[in-house]
Amino acid sequence: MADHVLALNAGSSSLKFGLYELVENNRPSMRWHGQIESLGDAPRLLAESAGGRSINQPLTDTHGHDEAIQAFLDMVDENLPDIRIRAIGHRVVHGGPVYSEPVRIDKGVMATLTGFIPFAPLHQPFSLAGIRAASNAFPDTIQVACFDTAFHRTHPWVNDTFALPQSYYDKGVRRYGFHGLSYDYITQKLKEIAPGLYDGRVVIAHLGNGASMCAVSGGRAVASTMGFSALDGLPMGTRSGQLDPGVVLYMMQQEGMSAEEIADMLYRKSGLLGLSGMSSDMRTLLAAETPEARKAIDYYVFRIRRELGALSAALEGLDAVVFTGGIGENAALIRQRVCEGMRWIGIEMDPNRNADNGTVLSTDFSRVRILLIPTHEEMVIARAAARMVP
Ligand SMILES: Nc1ncnc2c1ncn2[C@@H]1O[C@H](COP(=O)(O)OP(=O)(O)O)[C@@H](O)[C@H]1O
Ligand SMILES: CC(=O)OP(=O)(O)O
Ligand SMILES: [Mg+2]
Repeated sequence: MADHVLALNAGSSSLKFGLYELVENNRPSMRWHGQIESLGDAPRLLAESAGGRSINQPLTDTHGHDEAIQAFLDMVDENLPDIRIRAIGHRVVHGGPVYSEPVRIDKGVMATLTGFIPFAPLHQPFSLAGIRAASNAFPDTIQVACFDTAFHRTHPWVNDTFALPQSYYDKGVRRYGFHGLSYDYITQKLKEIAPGLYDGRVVIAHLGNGASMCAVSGGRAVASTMGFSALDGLPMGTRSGQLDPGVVLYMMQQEGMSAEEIADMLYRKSGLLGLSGMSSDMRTLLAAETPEARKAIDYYVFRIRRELGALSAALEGLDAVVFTGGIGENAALIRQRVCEGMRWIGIEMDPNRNADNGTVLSTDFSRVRILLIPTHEEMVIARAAARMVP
């Protein structure tokens, strides 16, 4: 029986997973990777093995996250009888001010994580549902929580706080930052492929369905565009990104909107979807010819450039930009448009390298390196889970 670890990444509409064999020194080596997508609509399981096998099947009679996770875990249990799952790692969106490292889950940890639900009401419950389902299916297996917020705990105080009375900071109203597992993966990869840049000043743009950017200096996070919630910073598929808090007051006071209605507006009806009136999916917008789709893309690109400038200021300079996430990895036109506006800071893109989706996208003369590194959050989770295996 070969030892394995399982990594689960429960997102708002999908469940990503990776199955890793523990090879020498408990190093995780990927065997299967995939996702259950369109949860709540018409869920499908898509997976690929390291050996080139693939699965693409509907998960009928599966509704919502709980059932999908359970169906997936049952499938693992039934179809892979000759492997032993030694640990299961989970992406947990919110680790509050407490956790700066992965932690083995027990009742006390679950209670603490449940207490963070008010900080991330639309993400944290899914994370916890995944942990509960995995604990039911594999009651004797080590469960490990890996936090999106942990990587950001090195921010200096000025990037950890808001200018509110201190009592709010003490209550946990802070700039947490998210997508930390992705930033962790990219930073480690950078250390491997470009140690000089790892030591330098880098802005990583995680452009997925949720999107944020992070300033990293010498491998440590200094600032991020996401703050207290996963709403701040860049516009996203359906989230507004940075907003004047006066807008929320206006919605409440002048339009009589309830907290639920405002949350629905800011999390589910805004961003690319809100601006385009058409879609939250960048592929659809890039293919569309409508002025509204163009406006949504213009706004998206502009905000990325603006944040790139701001994060470079936080770093007191810039040595490299890394693109990652579904849009960052695949949308050459978005990368090109971001970089076009950033020549003043020393960014010079090679259009052919960019079109080819290679690793280095800058010209040989560009002062700032531009890199494309596909992210792999599940690998960071698997490494953390593997470290807990005795
Ligand atoms: N070839 C592509 N061109 C443009 N956008 C793409 C492409 N492939 C994926 N995307 C975009 O990536 C986004 C999803 O990114 P992903 O990182 O998978 O999201 P999640 O946050 O769910 O992990 C979607 O907006 C999708 O349109
Ligand atoms: C924190 C966050 O925005 O996560 P996601 O990108 O999975 O929505
Ligand atoms: Mg994501």
